[in-house]
Amino acid sequence: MKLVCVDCSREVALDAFDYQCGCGGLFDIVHDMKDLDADRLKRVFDERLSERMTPYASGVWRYKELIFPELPEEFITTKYEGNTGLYSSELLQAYTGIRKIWLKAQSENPSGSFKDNGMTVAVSHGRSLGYKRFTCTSTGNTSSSLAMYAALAQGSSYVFVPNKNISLNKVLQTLAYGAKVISFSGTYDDGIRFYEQYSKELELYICNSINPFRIEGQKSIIYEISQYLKWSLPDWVVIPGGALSNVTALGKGLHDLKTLGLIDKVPRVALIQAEGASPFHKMAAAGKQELTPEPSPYTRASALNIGNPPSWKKALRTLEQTNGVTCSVTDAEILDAKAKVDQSGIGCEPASAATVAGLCKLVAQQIIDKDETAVCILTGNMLKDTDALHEYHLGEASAGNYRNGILSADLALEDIQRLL
Ligand SMILES: Cc1ncc(COP(=O)(O)O)c(C=O)c1O
Ligand SMILES: N[C@@H](CCOP(=O)(O)O)C(=O)O
Repeated sequence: MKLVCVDCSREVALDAFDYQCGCGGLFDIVHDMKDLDADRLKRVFDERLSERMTPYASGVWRYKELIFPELPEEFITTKYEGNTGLYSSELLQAYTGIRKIWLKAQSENPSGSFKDNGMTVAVSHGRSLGYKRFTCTSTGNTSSSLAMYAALAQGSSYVFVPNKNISLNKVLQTLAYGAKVISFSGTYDDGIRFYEQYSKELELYICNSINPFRIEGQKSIIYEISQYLKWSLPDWVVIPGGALSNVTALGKGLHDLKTLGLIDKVPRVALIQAEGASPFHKMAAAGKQELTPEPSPYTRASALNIGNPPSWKKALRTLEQTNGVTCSVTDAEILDAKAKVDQSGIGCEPASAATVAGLCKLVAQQIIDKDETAVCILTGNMLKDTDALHEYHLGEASAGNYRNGILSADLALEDIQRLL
């Protein structure tokens, strides 16, 4: 394994780890995979799928050879993350108009979001370097995940969260796991600037996605989907985009699977952003190669409130390698799609539903053919934002009742019959 700068291609050995190259570029982790045999790997991964209570029962560490082979086992900090459901849904097929849809519920992770796939690797790496203090800037999911793993590792966490437009549930979860929370006025993007300046001085290990170990862990999401589907992927993978870590990891994971011969065909990637926070989509739609940051991003899907995504160059590589597309959706489209995902029995937070909303749009525009197949990555749990549930089910549109029920029927039979 080595670090390679995305901007200037400088190579750095792993023991000289840093988050950024001297030129300002982010690092990629590059593995030497030439001695890995696809059939042997498939056997090992299948054996580990049924293990219990070893680090390899984790849906991330099951793929250790492709993620962080060098890490000594004693540093692995795991909550058996991954191992999340892959569901099909006739309701969502009808809603989106596509022949076959799967939903990968990263919402079922231990802290309730896909961040756990990456965080287990980042915190384990930080521990291996001797760190005890971990940090991040966050709209709430990265911080909850970090706080959980830092507690598990008996370390401490210091997190920077914007003082508005984030979900209180996530801040409370972060606090409950014992993090010290620093609330500031600004967005995720401002938090990054703070610790870029001070983390070394304060001996803080940074757990945001500028850290390439986070990306390595998040690759496991597409490995797991492939393994569940017997190493044959759908035509499309649909993913939401904020800081663009997940689409970056998806691209890297697909590249690994193809290089190793674990899959024959690479699916196309559809990256969906919320209209109010869509700098990457705007760049791609304009055919540009330079991102213009949005200084005041706003979307009700608060996890996507990011105006200057650090990983945009890596994300562009995913699009190029997969013949990918981008699209943006309105908050209203996101919230309608979220209601459908909830009613399907799977459930998700608003940011995740951008995928289903985006799929609807791309099918309607015939960019995705209705006879194709797709998997949508559902990134966060529906209980991550109970205000969104409250607004939808008890807000103005519900006319004083629960949207799908009655607030107070005093057990009158006729009232209840109306619902049947
Ligand atoms: C629930 C949820 N979905 C989607 C995203 C966006 O993912 P990324 O920032 O990797 O683009 C985030 C935050 O990052 C998130 O918390
Ligand atoms: N929605 C995210 C934003 C942080 O992105 P990261 O990938 O850099 O950690 C959050 O949960 O904070």
